[in-house]
Amino acid sequence: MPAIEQLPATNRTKPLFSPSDATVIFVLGGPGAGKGTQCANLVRDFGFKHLSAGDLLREEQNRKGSEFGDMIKEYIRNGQIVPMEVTVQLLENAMKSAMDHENKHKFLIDGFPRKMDQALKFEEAVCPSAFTLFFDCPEEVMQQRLLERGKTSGRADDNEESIRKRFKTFEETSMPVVNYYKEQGKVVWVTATAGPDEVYKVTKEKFAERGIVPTSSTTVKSS
Ligand SMILES: Nc1ncnc2c1ncn2[C@@H]1O[C@H](COP(=O)(O)OP(=O)(O)O)[C@@H](O)[C@H]1O
Ligand SMILES: O=c1ccn([C@@H]2O[C@H](COP(=O)(O)OP(=O)(O)O)[C@@H](O)[C@H]2O)c(=O)[nH]1
Ligand SMILES: [Mg+2]
Repeated sequence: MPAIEQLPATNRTKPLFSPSDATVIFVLGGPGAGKGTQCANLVRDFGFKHLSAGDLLREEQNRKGSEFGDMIKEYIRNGQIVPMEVTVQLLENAMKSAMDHENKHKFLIDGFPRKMDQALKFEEAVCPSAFTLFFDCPEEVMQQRLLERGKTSGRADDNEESIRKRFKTFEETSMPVVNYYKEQGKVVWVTATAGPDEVYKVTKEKFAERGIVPTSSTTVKSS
């Protein structure tokens, strides 16, 4: 990728895609709330393309020759938000690729936007969002889940110290984004304390209220 100030999305002031080109649903929730888990369910049943901002950043961090690798690594370990230019560009690139090569136009953008500047920049330069799906979960529950995940995830931020920092960033920096969209009536709010199946059941009910129904149930099976 070019230098940060030369990234195409950084310098664009009209969205590349309109809501008729692409449906964008932001998926937010504290670390360990179950965003990734529920996105996998929604992908299976609704045909969404799942784009995890965290996964894209980790991929870029590990890409040979990336000029942003070291920076990303430090931000993630400290539970801080990587400068928005990088994340917005990675998301734009991934959306373009899914539209061009997989004919996918409905996106779950997981773990983004986590800061107001990202929310505003993405909607200004890439695509306006349809709504935000928010998973609400108490910290003690999220911490338990993350420590459990940390046993096998290999993630540099699934340890007690990083988790503490991520919770702080979530409260101070990411909750304002959720509240910003909530004030606009654009948040689907799901309590995520119960097990994955129950949380998914509620999510599907709330999607149905918005007229969003599974695609797999209408798929005609070939014999
Ligand atoms: N509703 C749930 N109840 C219990 N454990 C869950 C639930 N949802 C997810 N998990 C587990 O908690 C951990 C964090 O879930 P994940 O989907 O990765 O969350 P996030 O992407 O929000 O950080 C994973 O190990 C996952 O298997
Ligand atoms: O828009 C984003 C999304 C993620 N991150 C970084 O990536 C980390 C991991 O994000 P991910 O969504 O993978 O974590 P999760 O919430 O799923 O545990 C975060 O703590 C941030 O440091 C970021 O900087 N910007
Ligand atoms: Mg995740």
